[in-house]
This record gives sequence, structure tokens and C-alpha cells, in this order.
Amino acid sequence: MTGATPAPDLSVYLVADAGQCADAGRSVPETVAAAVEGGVSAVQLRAKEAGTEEFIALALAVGRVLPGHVPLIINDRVDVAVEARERGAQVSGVHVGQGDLAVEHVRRFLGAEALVGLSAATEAQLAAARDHPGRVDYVGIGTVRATGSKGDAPPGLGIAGLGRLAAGSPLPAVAIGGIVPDDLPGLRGAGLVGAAVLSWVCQAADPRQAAQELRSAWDQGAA
Ligand SMILES: Cc1ncc(COP(=O)(O)OP(=O)(O)O)c(N)n1
Ligand SMILES: Cc1ncsc1CCOP(=O)(O)O
Ligand SMILES: [Mg+2]
Repeated sequence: MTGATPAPDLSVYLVADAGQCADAGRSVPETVAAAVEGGVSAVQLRAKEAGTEEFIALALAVGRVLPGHVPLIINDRVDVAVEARERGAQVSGVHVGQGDLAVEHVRRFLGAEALVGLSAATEAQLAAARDHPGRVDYVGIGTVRATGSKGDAPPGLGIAGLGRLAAGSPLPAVAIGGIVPDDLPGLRGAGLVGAAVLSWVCQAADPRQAAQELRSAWDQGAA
């Protein structure tokens, strides 16, 4: 027996975007609860327009609807993650991009057990992620194709391009950007450990069904 924590299941990774949920006329917790019922295995909370207290309250509310086995990851804001934990939420970690707070600081605030994700879009960024002093647990690589969900998203690489990057990645990699269920078997086959999705779920008429489509497409991609 070792005391190692098992790697989290990032296979169907919902990035719950507060703005997109509001545009769809649903609350974030409602969207997340439905998506988890549909088979989402990890949730990142992204609230670009929220004030700090609002973001913390949202993290607490989302934490209340999440089953214990589904990690809650906060987008960008280590302060929100720390304070939400302080107030009782089970926050597993934080996802940061190349321009956000550096991973070593995120790690210092959250501790050795936290799950820390970093965005990477080039071989150089992947190599830097591997050697990062703060320890990166997984990388988010994108985009698969152009998306309206992020104004400054990197260019679309296609599944083959993303697969080439992932193959050279020393860290577990999830794909992001423009992903729809039909992409999941190819992404899984190319060695990605998961697919991160915003609009497919957040803007869906039925987020539970949208998540189910992702789950069954991922499961179908098993060798
Ligand atoms: C899983 C995952 N991968 C990449 C990103 C993008 O993060 P970042 O580059 O910091 O962009 P914002 O999401 O902060 O706009 C992500 N959020 N999740
Ligand atoms: C946050 C983020 N980072 C790169 S693309 C993207 C948005 C992906 O959203 P969608 O799944 O709607 O294309
Ligand atoms: Mg960011």
C-alpha cells in the first residue's frame, strides 16, 4: 500500500462558465448538477465577470451540489479557492493560464495535495510545465478548433495537431476549445486524458443530455 492520492478523472471536464450559464437562463449550480448527473467527471468554475465575494459564494454553491468524487477546480483565482476552502467548500485546485498567477505561487497557497492545472499551447510551454518548480499536475492544451467562448484563445490545431502535442507531453493533457462529442473518441485515441468543454454543456438546451453525449462518446473511445 502506498499513500499516493489517485489521479483525478478529468475525462469529461466541464468548465462551468458563469456568463454562459446566465445567458442560457440557468444558474451555475443547476447547470453543474445536471451535467454531473449526465456523467461529467471534473468541474472547473470560471466566472470572469464576478466580483470576489460573488465568486466565493458561487464556489460554495457549486461545492454543495458536487458529489465528493468530482473535483472542483477554480479558474484563475487562488484567493477565491483559498477562501472558499476556508468557508467549508471542497476545492481540489486551481487552473491557471500562461498569464495568470505563476504555478509556484498557486502551489504555495494551496499546498502539495492540490490539483494545479496550467494551459499550454506549444512544445516549449509543455516542456516548461514539466520542469515547473511549483509542480503542474495536468496541462490544458488547445484549441481543437476556433471557439466563440474565449476571445484570446490560441489557434485551432485540429485533433491530429493536438494529438501530436499531447504525445510529446510529459504531463497528463486535456484538450480544450471548440470540442463536441464526436471529437472525444479521436482525442482519447490520441492520448488525451480528457476533454474540457464550456459551450457544449453551458449553452445546451439540456445540460444533462449534453453531458451524457460527451460521456458516452468518451467511453466509446476506449480501446
Ligand atoms: C482545462 C483548461 N485548459 C485551458 C484553460 C484556459 O485557461 P487560460 O488560458 O487561463 O484562459 P481562461 O480560462 O482563464 O480564460 C482552462 N480554463 N481550462
Ligand atoms: C477557456 C478556453 N481556453 C481555451 S479555449 C477555451 C474556451 C472553450 O470553450 P468551448 O468549449 O465553448 O469552445
Ligand atoms: Mg486563466
